[in-house]
Amino acid sequence: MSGRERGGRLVVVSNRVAVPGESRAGGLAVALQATLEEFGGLWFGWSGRIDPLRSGRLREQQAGDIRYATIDLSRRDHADYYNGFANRSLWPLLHFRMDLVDYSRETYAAYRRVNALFAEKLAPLLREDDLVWVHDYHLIPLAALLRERDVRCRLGFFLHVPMPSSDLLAALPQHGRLFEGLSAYDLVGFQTTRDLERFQDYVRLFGRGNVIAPGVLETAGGRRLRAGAFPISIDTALIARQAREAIDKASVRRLRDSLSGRALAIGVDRLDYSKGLPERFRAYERYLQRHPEQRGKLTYLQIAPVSRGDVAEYRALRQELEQLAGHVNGGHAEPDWTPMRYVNRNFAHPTLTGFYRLARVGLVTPLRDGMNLVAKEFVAAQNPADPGVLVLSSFAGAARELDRALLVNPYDLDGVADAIASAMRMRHGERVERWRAMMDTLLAHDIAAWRRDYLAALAEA
Ligand SMILES: O=P(O)(O)OC[C@H]1O[C@H](O[C@H]2O[C@H](CO)[C@@H](O)[C@H](O)[C@H]2O)[C@H](O)[C@@H](O)[C@@H]1O
Ligand SMILES: O=c1ccn([C@@H]2O[C@H](COP(=O)(O)OP(=O)(O)O)[C@@H](O)[C@H]2O)c(=O)[nH]1
Repeated sequence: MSGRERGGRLVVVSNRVAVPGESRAGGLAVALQATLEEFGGLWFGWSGRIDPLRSGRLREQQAGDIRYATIDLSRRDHADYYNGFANRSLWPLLHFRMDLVDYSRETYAAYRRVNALFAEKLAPLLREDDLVWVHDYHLIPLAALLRERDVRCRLGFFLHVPMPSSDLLAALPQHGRLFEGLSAYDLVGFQTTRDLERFQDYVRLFGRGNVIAPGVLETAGGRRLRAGAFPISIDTALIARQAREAIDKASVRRLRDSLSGRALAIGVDRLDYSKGLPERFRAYERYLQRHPEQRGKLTYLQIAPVSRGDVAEYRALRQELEQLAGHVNGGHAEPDWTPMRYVNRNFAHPTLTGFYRLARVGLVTPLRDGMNLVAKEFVAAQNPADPGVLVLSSFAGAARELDRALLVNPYDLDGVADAIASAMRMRHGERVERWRAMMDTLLAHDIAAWRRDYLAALAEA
């Protein structure tokens, strides 16, 4: 279904916008870029820029069929809305980390203020037959604020992060007003059926609403809305092709040569506590201790671009990881072998796909993750004749579809250590058989299927 066939224009709204020329890690931007490249349309959100004085300066540009309309944020709004309520209250809460939630009330006001500003700037750009697709926890109240401005077009929401259990959600002082805001959307989408079920529980137990049928909800105010699970995915065929071609890139060749014939384990994550990096580093050390027969046979490369670096918890994590990487190498390196390499740089997608393809083991062990596109990219990038093995946390949304990976509990260091060793030992036939099953799933459920399914459901909602 192309934009033209569907009739209305697609309008995507997200805090993070992949404005042309900006390269930042993050699955949401990667997936939405692919969606707009297919359909064309308008992408509205934060410009990524800080204005020293005030929020709201509108920037517009066109690239191909995509029109970008973005607004700058003031230093204060960036601090209180993005670093504050979104990333110090909602992010930890939605990743099951009540211990890290900032419960102070001030930042919630900024969160509402910036959502109101988004509504004010976006409303005049909308046409009645637009399909508006709002993304993620930064913008939960946006639909209600647009409706207050008489916006009548269809409004959909997609939550990229997990939906935790209702008891956890209820720990947030503003939970009632905040999650009630979802009822102004026509369709609310989640990554997995577990997330959907937990949301339905919340609506029943704390929202005074009803679940009429699975995926059909009635709010306390009597409004009906749809909810569903739409697992996000990747452009599987494109990544497979990029990976094949990347193997001739200089950076990929240099990595291969530097391994001196040793196997490679790779991890690629934003530097975020949800990704389970300290646990992973410790599990790798445990692997070195528990499997001395494999000593010196594997080199672990962890790519971890700095993310949300103004937030105290993220800065503390960075320090912790630097110490841990030093500890692992200090305790286990040989004059001619460093067990792990830890890199805080951001790499372009085509280069990453080449790195994935070189790896014998993909380490994706978040403590909680909405989906985790890296897990899917790792599988898509493998050489069909000699695929690597994915070690995947059961607590990533991706584990639902990639169930032929070696599934692990990221807190169970011995279990992760043994899974790495099994991946190293796994025979060719089993590697091919597991990879084929996962690759078939990813070919059938790629990014095009995700947006098609979601937009079809929104058009019908
Ligand atoms: O925009 P940032 O603050 O720099 O953070 C990057 C993105 O992180 C999160 O990504 C999520 O979306 C992915 C795609 O659906 C999913 O695979 C992953 O599990 C999620 O963590 C965040 O939800 C986005 O809003 C951010 O843009
Ligand atoms: O140096 C990097 C590190 C990551 N990524 C991309 O960032 C996305 C991360 O998405 P994921 O869903 O795994 O996690 P998120 O960061 O969104 O929580 C993936 O497409 C990665 O390929 C990238 O382009 N360069």
